[in-house]
Amino acid sequence: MATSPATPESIRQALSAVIDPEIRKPITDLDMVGDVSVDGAVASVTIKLTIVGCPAARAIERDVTKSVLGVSGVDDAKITVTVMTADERNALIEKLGAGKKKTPQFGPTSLTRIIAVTSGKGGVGKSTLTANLAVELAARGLAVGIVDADVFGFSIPGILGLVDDEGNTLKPTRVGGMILPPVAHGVKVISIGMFLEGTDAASRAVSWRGPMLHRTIQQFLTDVFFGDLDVLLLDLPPGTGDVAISVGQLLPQAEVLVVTTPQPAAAEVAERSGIVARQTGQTVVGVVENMAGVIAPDGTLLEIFGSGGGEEVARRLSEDRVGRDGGRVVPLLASVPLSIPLREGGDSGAPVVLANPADAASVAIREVATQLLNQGRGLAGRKLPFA
Ligand SMILES: Nc1ncnc2c1ncn2[C@@H]1O[C@H](COP(=O)(O)OP(=O)(O)OP(=O)(O)O)[C@@H](O)[C@H]1O
Repeated sequence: MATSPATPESIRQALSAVIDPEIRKPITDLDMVGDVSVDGAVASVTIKLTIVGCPAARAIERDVTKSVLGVSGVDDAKITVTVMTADERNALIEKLGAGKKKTPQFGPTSLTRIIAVTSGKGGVGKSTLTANLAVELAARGLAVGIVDADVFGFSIPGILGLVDDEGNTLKPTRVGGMILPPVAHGVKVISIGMFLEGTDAASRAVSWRGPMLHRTIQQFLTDVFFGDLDVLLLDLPPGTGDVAISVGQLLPQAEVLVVTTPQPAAAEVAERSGIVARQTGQTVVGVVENMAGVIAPDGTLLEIFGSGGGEEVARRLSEDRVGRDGGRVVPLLASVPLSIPLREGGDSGAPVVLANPADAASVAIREVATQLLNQGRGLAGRKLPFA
């Protein structure tokens, strides 16, 4: 049977399945498809990128070619890649709603679930868990973003592989005043590390004070185009400093996840980060214990960092009477064991939940994700959209 000839309409229809990797919408909805014509079995398509040197250009061209060649009656695809005019770009920004007044995207009536991940002290694996949890939630089909607000130890881009061959953190694309967060493993990521120049320790050391930090977090929540997210995770710096307080003020509806190690001695300092969150009106949704014991090859349990710390923090926060949700039961969501694959995945940008799903750490992180989703979103600090 002879195939019916392709038409510009059938080509446009096929192109509606091509998603812009950064904006995460069909390129046809973004007015990125210019002229489309068909001459016999040859289809010609013009694609208009948002900016010159768009890092997603290759991926878009590849996906466009593939979908055009998939149209019945097309044997050859001629793709011309151009760039939008300033007017076209402004129209797109307007269309995406990013050109409007500068109000934070995650206001009190936002449907996005916001979970701030905090810890009493540094190095307990907060960033590693945040990144893996985000990837796991994205793998379950949720639209997920991360704000890496750990200004003093931003590590999310590295853990998720958002670095080039020289180890430089990838920069977000800017379209007009809009910042498009890079996407890794299905997660939109913005990090303070993406806005610093240079790779040497001195030029990357951030010693900003409160007001500057507050403005930066505010800008992340205002100018970064996340689109509609189901979940936004925030990686906070350890402790109870300026950023935790800014996040509490900017996102009072945020829920807080406390990460601690198994040493009971670390419990008090971890508890404090939960208490500060409550004082700003946020709800503590649970505790995750990280670096828990591992089974050695001879079958013995090695508890390098002791045991019981997670239970202890959960117990203390459940008894704590401070703040709006004070006294509510705070569960220990999971205990994540020490794991070489988890650490290696963080070093190489291949999160363990994807790279090694059978690893005990992956199993525990999936448990955290399941429990959080089962809990549903709390309504504390949230304005319900009723008149
Ligand atoms: N369960 C674990 N098993 C083995 N290594 C781990 C585990 N969790 C984290 N690590 C490793 O510990 C180091 C510190 O982790 P990470 O950077 O996530 O900590 P953090 O709490 O975010 O620190 P900071 O707040 O100071 O940035 C990393 O090298 C990470 O790979």
